[in-house]
Amino acid sequence: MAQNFAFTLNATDGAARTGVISTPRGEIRTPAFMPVGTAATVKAMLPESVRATGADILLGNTYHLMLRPTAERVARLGGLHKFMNWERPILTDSGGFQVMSLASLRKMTEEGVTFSSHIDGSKHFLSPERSMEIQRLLGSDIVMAFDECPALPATDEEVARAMRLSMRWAQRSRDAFGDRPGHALFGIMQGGVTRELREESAEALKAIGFDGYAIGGLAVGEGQAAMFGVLDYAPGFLPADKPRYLMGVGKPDDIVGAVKRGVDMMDCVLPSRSGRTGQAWTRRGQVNIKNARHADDPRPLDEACSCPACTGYSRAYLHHVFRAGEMISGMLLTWHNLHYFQEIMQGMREAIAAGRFAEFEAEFHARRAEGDI
Ligand SMILES: CC1(C)O[C@@H]2[C@@H](CO[C@@]3(CNc4nc5cc6c(=O)[nH]c(N)nc6cc5[nH]4)OC(C)(C)O[C@@H]23)O1
Ligand SMILES: [Zn+2]
Repeated sequence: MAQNFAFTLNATDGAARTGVISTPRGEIRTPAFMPVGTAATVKAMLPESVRATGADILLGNTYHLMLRPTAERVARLGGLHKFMNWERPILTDSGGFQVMSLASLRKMTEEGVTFSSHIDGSKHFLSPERSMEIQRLLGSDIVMAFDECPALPATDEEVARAMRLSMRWAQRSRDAFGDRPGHALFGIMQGGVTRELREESAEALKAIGFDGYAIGGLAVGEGQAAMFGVLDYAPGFLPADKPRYLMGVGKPDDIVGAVKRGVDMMDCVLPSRSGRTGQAWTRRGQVNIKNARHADDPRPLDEACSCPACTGYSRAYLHHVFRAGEMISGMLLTWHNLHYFQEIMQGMREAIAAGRFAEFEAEFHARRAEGDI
């Protein structure tokens, strides 16, 4: 195991890259997809099952864990890895974004944000300093700077204001994080869909200096075309020798398009959240297993998939347990979706290493056109 945090680029193919992030808790193969474990669990999955899908790292949330069970309690119990029985790397988001999307009665100043918990209405405060303290108490390996992601729709002035505040908070995050060998602090680029603001944000972050750089402020309803428009230039504003993390993305075709444009890491609730609602993602497109047409179908969800749902059960069974509201329904489909997302990542890592990313991308889209799923 590495003593420190290091990123090694192994191959590139156009703007796409593949490499390895070494950490004291293990290696992260990039491009990497991080399953979301918001409240110290990837919903409906045991940690060993998450590992079996191919995940090297998972994501936790400062906002949720500070409210329940609190970071201090997790620290008293040995930290988040021990608490949730996941000894590999964990990245935690810094809380600002979740406050804006979940909390009520929010008041934001230069100092930070006061808000009322969406769970019990209790009062809380988050700032760069408090967010760094919470993420240290949790023991996460990759810590995210505390930022403000403006809610859409936002005027250029609002996007510029939020970006510049986030850059001042990035400096405070860096100062509060201190020097923690083996732990990484990632800065977060803001700037909406405005190239000049994105460039200003990247320059500010590089001047502060981070172990990795996230592209924030996307996957907030702007749509794929606008997101790809930003990704056509934003990764190139960031240091080539550090990991680039696109936050909150996304559907399989978003993920392939982001890696094509130079993104190394992503996270999204999609595979787990949609798995619990009966939405399966497969190499040939989406399957809503609750649809009546699956009621008598003896075939697996995806004949070519080696996951437990596809090797052990029929569509008819999956249809039945979803209709009956049985717990195994969400377990099986979450496992399948996470397995499929990791299969896409492994396919891209191999394709980039072999200089065949264009062929991978063409095959990925062609298969999905087949329909009849
Ligand atoms: C795609 C999908 C399925 O993911 C769902 C839902 C709506 O989008 C998501 C995912 N998008 C997303 N963008 C982000 C931007 C930032 C950011 O700028 N800063 C920080 N610190 N964290 C971020 C986390 C982010 N998550 O955001 C919430 C609201 C968490 O639910 C997620 O649609
Ligand atoms: Zn499967």
